[in-house]
Amino acid sequence: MTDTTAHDIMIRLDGLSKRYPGQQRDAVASLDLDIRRGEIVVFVGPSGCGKTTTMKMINRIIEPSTGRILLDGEDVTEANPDQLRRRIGYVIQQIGLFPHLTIGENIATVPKLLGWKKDRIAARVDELLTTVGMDPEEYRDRYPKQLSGGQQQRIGVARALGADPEVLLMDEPFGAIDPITRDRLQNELLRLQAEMRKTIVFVTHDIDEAIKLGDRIVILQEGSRIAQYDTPERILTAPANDFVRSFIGRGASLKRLNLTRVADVPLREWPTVDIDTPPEAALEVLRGVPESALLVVDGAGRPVSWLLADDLRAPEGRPLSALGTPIDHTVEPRATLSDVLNELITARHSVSVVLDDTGVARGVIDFDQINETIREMRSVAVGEARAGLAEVGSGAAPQERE
Ligand SMILES: Nc1ncnc2c1ncn2[C@@H]1O[C@H](COP(=O)(O)OP(=O)(O)OP(=O)(O)O)[C@@H](O)[C@H]1O
Repeated sequence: MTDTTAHDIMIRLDGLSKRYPGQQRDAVASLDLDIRRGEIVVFVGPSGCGKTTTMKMINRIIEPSTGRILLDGEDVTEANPDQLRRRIGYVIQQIGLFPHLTIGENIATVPKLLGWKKDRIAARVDELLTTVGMDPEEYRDRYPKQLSGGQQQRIGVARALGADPEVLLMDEPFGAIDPITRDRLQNELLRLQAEMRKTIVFVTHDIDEAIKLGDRIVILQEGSRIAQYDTPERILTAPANDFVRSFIGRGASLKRLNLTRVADVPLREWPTVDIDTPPEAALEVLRGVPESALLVVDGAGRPVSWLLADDLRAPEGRPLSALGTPIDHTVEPRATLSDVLNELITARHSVSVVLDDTGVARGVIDFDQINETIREMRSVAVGEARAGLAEVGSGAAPQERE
């Protein structure tokens, strides 16, 4: 079913089911899922589909009715839950900080349980506060209610990381947080993960959050049935069925643009002239190219202005620096195509100048390239899915249509 070796799989759910007492139906019905080491896998699905139940079975807060859970190759279905939870950090929406303990004591919970020495715990608390971007001096002795919601959520993450667990379970951790703070916390999680490379299972209702954070996304239907398990790119470009399509909602192409960065796209070259060029010579250059404008650059290659034929017809002795329209926007290689599209929609020109880190113009990007990229992503995704490369436990074969 997969080209991954057993060693790559950190969590394996094998026929995992849960029926709550007195219920007619399984909340989770025979779920098979492999989660690779070091990846963020996001569970997304409608309310009641079994996301939280699945998550809580992984750390055995809820006991499965049938099936097995393997952690790093070891069957932990019958393991001691307390020991298991030391290997698995858990972050939830309501944060669950102990109100009567200080921030430092909250973060120290698991290391204390593990019997670490005082000095080691104190050093770890300060290290974790720093990791989540909070000054230890300022925050370690405060109580949870003396922090903002976003700060409390950071402490929730720090506490879950206390004993350096192999796995982090995060159940809608940013659900109750305002959109700006949520965006910041998402970015912080991605930055942290770039260093930590933990195996993270993340639950959300929000497909945009899933696309932003997930190395892979599991789209779940009722009973935790997998509608599709795939990369964000492939979910957006080749949804497996109508359920996935409706879950993504309208605007799949726009969401896709968030996944591609300018650096990933071949840039278009644009005719440039140096700012010291005499206007007559610039007009000659313009006549010799198919483009309707020239890009004026300074001595270092930094973009200065756009120059149209009209600007050059009657220069009346003025140098290039006094002609044309100043460049009103530029993009960096790290910008997403979604950022570029935003720029293009609001800008006066239909191309954006791409700068490198030193501010030098490296080329331009325009609507056509964005279009072309979307088409390519789509054909690659559909081709891969058809070739059966959909890797770890993916769902049904994607169909080629939006
Ligand atoms: N303790 C319980 N007893 C009986 N049924 C339960 C219990 N907990 C959850 N359920 C049911 O199991 C199903 C799955 O619930 P679960 O909380 O796992 O879903 P979810 O996908 O996490 O939902 P949400 O997104 O709303 O949090 C639901 O139908 C729910 O009503």
